Amino acid sequence: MEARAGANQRIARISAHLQPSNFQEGSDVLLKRGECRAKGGAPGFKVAILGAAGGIGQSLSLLMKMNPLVSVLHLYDVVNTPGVTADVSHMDTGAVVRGFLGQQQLESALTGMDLVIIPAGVPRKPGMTRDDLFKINAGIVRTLCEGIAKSCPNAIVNLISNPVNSTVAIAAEVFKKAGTYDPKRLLGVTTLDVVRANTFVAEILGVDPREVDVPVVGGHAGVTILPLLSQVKPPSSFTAEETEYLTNRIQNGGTEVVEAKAGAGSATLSMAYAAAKFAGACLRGLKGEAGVVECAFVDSQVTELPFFATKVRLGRAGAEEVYQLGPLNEYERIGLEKAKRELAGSIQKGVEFIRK
Ligand SMILES: NC(=O)c1ccc[n+]([C@@H]2O[C@H](COP(=O)([O-])OP(=O)(O)OC[C@H]3O[C@@H](n4cnc5c(N)ncnc54)[C@H](O)[C@@H]3O)[C@@H](O)[C@H]2O)c1
Ligand SMILES: O=C(O)C[C@H](O)C(=O)O
Repeated sequence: MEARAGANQRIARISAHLQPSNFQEGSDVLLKRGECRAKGGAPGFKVAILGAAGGIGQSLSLLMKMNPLVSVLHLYDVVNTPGVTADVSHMDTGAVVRGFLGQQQLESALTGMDLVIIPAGVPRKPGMTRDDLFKINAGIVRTLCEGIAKSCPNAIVNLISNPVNSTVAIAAEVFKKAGTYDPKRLLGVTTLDVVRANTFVAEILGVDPREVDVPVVGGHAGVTILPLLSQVKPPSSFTAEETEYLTNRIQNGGTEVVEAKAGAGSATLSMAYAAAKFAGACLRGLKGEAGVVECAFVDSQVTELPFFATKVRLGRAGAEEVYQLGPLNEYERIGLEKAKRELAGSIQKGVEFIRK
């Protein structure tokens, strides 16, 4: 009799939390629901996704909920998080899911996080460059990074919002201003360039893409995306025509998707896959796994520029080691000079946005 009363009480409490009318801007209904489930949650890292209701954010939320290293998953957006959170929270994996809606809940979304992934912001339409997104996305990234500096200054940050070549500099300036900047913990996500490069090179070589590793350095826009085909693993040689075709296709992979989607946005599914792969590598590094190496756009002394993408070794402190470029051929040396010229302006634009 008593046991039944206890069970009824538990059911009544959960049902009340699930009423959609209870999840309003400023409410913490799903936060309470998450806490309710946390009792049975798995040990692991706390991860927040900012922009979780978007094209990338939704698939990324699904993939992070599947990662066994995640114990708590916070989904934050300015719209639609109740639905996404309810949906993802039904997956029978270990991570406890909590939803946060609107800026009043940013602080709760971020407090205690080990890793924050940011796919918030507008995507391109055909005819636009990534830099055309600066006007809107720069302000979004600034606000979110101010929240991180305040609520989880020690978190690793994976920045996806475009233009990455500028938004990473914006984030760094915000953290410097707040006195929380640690260059090892801020990583611009360029994994999609590597994922594309592996796929396109594998097509040419006629092998499984999982067997291919192409370092992609520089940045994440047009000519700043520089695949080092001379360093492909397994060692492979390409004709001049193949090198030209592959470099162009990798540099324009984003535009290929934007045009195919014809106004409905940019890469979301392959990007969510790439972001989950990169975030998973960051978590393995945080856990202390040895030899975790990925390309990322980070604070760097590899060139004269303050930020540059190369391979980095991920560890407990974030990007613990930034690798040098290695030997380049003539084609890559020319590409590097072009990439650096464009990158310098994009980085400076981000710095000035905060310092102005
Ligand atoms: N780094 C990369 O390789 C890469 C790849 C693909 C896309 N992107 C970029 O990622 C971003 C998101 O792309 P998408 O296709 O998911 O766009 P989307 O429009 O589908 O989703 C963006 C989400 O961000 C949310 N958002 C807007 N302002 C916000 C704020 N202040 N706080 C929190 N959330 C906010 C929106 O509500 C929306 O849900 C774009 O800037 C895009 O260019 C980067
Ligand atoms: O191309 C875009 O605008 C999105 C993203 O940067 C990509 O490379 O797919």
